Amino acid sequence: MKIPYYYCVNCAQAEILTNHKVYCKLKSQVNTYDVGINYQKVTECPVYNVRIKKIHPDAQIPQYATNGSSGFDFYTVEEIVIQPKETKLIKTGLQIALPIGYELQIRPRSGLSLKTPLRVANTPGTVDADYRGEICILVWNTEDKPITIEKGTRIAQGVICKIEQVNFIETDELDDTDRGDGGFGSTGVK
Ligand SMILES: O=c1ccn([C@H]2C[C@H](O)[C@@H](COP(=O)(O)OP(=O)(O)OP(=O)(O)O)O2)c(=O)[nH]1
Repeated sequence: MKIPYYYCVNCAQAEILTNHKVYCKLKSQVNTYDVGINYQKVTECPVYNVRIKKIHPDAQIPQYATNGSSGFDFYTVEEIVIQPKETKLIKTGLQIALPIGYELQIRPRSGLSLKTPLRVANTPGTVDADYRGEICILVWNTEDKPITIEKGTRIAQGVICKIEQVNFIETDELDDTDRGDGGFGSTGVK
């Protein structure tokens, strides 16, 4: 059976009012909702508020471009020159306080990787929940000439992910598996 799902057109927040209206908790505004036969009804806000701080006047607070976006873009706050083959730490002008149990992954934007010789050097970069320094992007110029990156360039994207910490128990024996120590192409390369 298909159940109607009422969703905020901006951000999937859902507190249903009347007359096809929904209160968006994230943006504190009333929006109109669509009804789709494939959607499930939700009554709770599935999105957490996360504190983020600008430490540069031109820093930009990240935004999800669409309801279904996994990531949000980070912008450069100044013009940067990266020398040939150099890896440079690029500032975003932002600090974040993630809830424990989450991490921020820094990932490349596919367009930048396809159309420029710039690469995120440590993909995915890890921003720990307890990190309070500036979020920075490690960018590698793979080319033999310097590259100038304009201020306001969308240099990488961030994805917030749930993580687990585990309790490591030291042992002399591990359980057997079919794979055993096979890896690195042990099942073939095609
Ligand atoms: O792309 C990145 C990667 C890391 N960081 C910040 C946030 C992260 O929490 C901290 C430490 O990163 P990581 O654990 O990857 O670095 P490390 O080399 O292990 O350093 P540390 O000894 O400080 O943990 O640096 C960024 O801003 N951008």
